[in-house]
Amino acid sequence: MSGPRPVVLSGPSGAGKSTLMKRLMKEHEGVFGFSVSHTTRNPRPGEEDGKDYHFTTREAMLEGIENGDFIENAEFSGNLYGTSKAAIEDVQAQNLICILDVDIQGVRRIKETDLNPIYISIQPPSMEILEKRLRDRQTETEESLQKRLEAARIDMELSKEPGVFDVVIINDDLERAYEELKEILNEEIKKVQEAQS
Ligand SMILES: Nc1ncnc2c1ncn2[C@@H]1O[C@H](COP(=O)(O)OP(=O)(O)OP(=O)(O)O)[C@@H](O)[C@H]1O
Ligand SMILES: Nc1nc2c(ncn2[C@@H]2O[C@H](COP(=O)(O)O)[C@@H](O)[C@H]2O)c(=O)[nH]1
Repeated sequence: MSGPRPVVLSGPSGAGKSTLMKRLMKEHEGVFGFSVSHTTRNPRPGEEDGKDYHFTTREAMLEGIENGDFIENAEFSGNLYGTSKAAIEDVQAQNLICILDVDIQGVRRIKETDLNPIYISIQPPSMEILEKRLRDRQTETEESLQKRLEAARIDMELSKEPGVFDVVIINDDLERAYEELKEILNEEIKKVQEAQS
């Protein structure tokens, strides 16, 4: 695979990955491209098919996995999620920095590929704050919230293992976390901007 080095953003559901990523993409228009994942979960209000996710059925997704269309896939909180080869190729064909938002299982699978991304974990300051953010977001049922909190406990432990992530950002104060993220990606951003000028 060619083009600038991709970026994997991972971390517990509700830690703030999408918030940070959307801001980064808005501030650096024409630099980043989002790898649009497939999922079998239902769209949330405001989410667009083909932009936030490719919303699909379990049957169709299993068929795609069987065909070898995905570089990684995982079951998360009762739904399937996966990164298609096409999602990455679409971004890399435009010479943009490809951003992938995947869970810890996805991180493990991507490490077995030749993608060679920068691995960044976005972590909440505490479980209590994470739970509050997820509840306030009002996107989950009590059941899915509990599943996400359980997955978060595992994620928070695994992210401490040396060598899994290049950087771990604690998203306490949003401004500070965002500045830290920009700083890490500064070199890659500059490379893309210079290539475009
Ligand atoms: N630093 C912060 N301080 C307070 N609230 C925050 C902060 N960062 C994000 N939030 C809020 O927390 C909620 C969860 O953030 P977000 O949806 O970006 O998380 P996520 O990691 O992308 O979750 P998921 O993996 O489920 O998509 C959102 O309502 C967001 O506005
Ligand atoms: N392994 C993968 N994980 C993914 C992918 N796309 C998203 N995710 C992760 O799923 C959870 C839940 O996301 P949500 O949008 O339902 O809140 C979160 O941790 C994402 O990072 C993927 O393609 N592969």
